[in-house]
Amino acid sequence: MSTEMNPWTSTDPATLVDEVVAELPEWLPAQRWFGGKDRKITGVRPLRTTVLSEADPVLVHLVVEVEQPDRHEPYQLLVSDTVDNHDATGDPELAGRLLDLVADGATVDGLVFEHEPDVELNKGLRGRPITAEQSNTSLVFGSQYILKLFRKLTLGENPDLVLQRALHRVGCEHIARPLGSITGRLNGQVTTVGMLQQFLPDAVDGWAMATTSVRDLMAEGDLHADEVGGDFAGEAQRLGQAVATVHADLERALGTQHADADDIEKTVRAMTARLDSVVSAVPELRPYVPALREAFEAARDTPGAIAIQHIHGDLHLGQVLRTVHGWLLIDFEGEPGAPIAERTALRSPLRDVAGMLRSFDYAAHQLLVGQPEDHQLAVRALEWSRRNRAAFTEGYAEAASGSVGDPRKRGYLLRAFELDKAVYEVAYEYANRPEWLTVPLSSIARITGEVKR
Ligand SMILES: Nc1ncnc2c1ncn2[C@@H]1O[C@H](COP(=O)(O)OP(=O)(O)O)[C@@H](O)[C@H]1O
Ligand SMILES: O=P(O)(O)O[C@H]1O[C@H](CO)[C@@H](O[C@H]2O[C@H](CO)[C@@H](O)[C@H](O)[C@H]2O)[C@H](O)[C@H]1O
Repeated sequence: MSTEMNPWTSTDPATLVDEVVAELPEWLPAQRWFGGKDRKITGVRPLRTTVLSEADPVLVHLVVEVEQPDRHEPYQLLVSDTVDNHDATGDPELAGRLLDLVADGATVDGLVFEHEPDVELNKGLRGRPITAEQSNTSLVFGSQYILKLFRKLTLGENPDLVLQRALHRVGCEHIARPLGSITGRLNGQVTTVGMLQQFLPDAVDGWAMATTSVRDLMAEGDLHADEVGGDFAGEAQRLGQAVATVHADLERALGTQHADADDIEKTVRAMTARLDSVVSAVPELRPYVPALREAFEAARDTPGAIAIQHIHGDLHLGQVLRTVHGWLLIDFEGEPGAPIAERTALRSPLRDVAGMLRSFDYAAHQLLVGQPEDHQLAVRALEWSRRNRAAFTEGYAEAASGSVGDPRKRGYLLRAFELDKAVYEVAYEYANRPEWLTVPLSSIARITGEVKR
């Protein structure tokens, strides 16, 4: 990037940080990964500054606290005097320095760059940011490594790293191998700021595959889902098997417990509380409130013991990658908006099953968003969704060797979790993609309609 365009007058790290911080209130809201776009920024202050290079060019790892009326949250940045937009993650050479530090196992002013035991990394690779719509920033090095820099920092070890390390230890075949990490102390706690993993260059994400299959079906007005070339049911079944295997691996690695009456009560209360909070912001949800409450209450009637363990927490088709060797799960961070205590709590694996079932419904219906009503296409969408949801659940039941068993035998609980996820999606779409709000709303109408019958 040309230095002529560079507005920074500084050539020393401290002045650069002052200049950058002064501009952040204006710059942050325009970033995809910034989670506080709905509120005004009242202040930004540096929390932790680590000078990775003093000069030629200056490179600084910066953690700032972003102050908003009801919250103070830490965000991570990488800044240099050679880039004009505050963000050195877009510069391949500078990004490459992070990889080299991880490869060297370096510690710079308390910022610890580590590779996993038995891992030797290649140095000197350039890093390019991936273009996906993301909550964080991921840099790809050659076709070998991917480094995720968590943007909004969660104090403590990030569940993404903790869970994938645990899975790797028990030989899980459905994750990308963890290769390294970057950690620093924040408010006295060792906090994960980056995670390096094996990059799968041949990977295609499940959302892209599923929506291509739906498009094929829509283009063939007279054929059924099982008659079109792009039928996804075989993949959906294998995906179900992969998810069940990951749950069994998480159970092996980190254990399981039985939920007691108190846990179930808390779960029901949390689902109801989320409903109350979302309905106050999105009045379109109001007609479904009685049926939703009833479905949440019915979760108490689930027969038999309910197993709880560590789970993925935000599983959907965009979080699974199909490689030549099978399906992988990525991004074990949980729902980006949820508090860390909720994201790290032991929960029923059926929540992940419910998340994926919701995703099949999304994939089926997203092509109809904003289109004139077409009965034929609506029937096709429902058919695709039912076929693939059934195949996924079948695959899950086949491979469920842990304490979860066959999700189809847990109808009340699964329905409650699916509706709870749909309520979350209503809030998510309202805040991020209002034109998609109809997708979860129409699912809620359909599922609660089925409950009444
Ligand atoms: N190991 C990997 N190999 C190939 N692509 C990956 C890998 N990990 C992530 N990706 C790509 O990066 C995208 C974002 O990754 P993700 O972990 O979901 O980030 P975020 O937490 O920012 O949502 C994924 O949708 C996928 O396309
Ligand atoms: O991938 P993230 O961890 O950022 O998850 C958030 O964004 C997702 C959208 O990208 C959102 O997922 C919803 O839309 C998906 C299609 O784009 C669909 O596959 C999911 O089923 C649906 O929930 C996710 O809820 C949100 O947490």
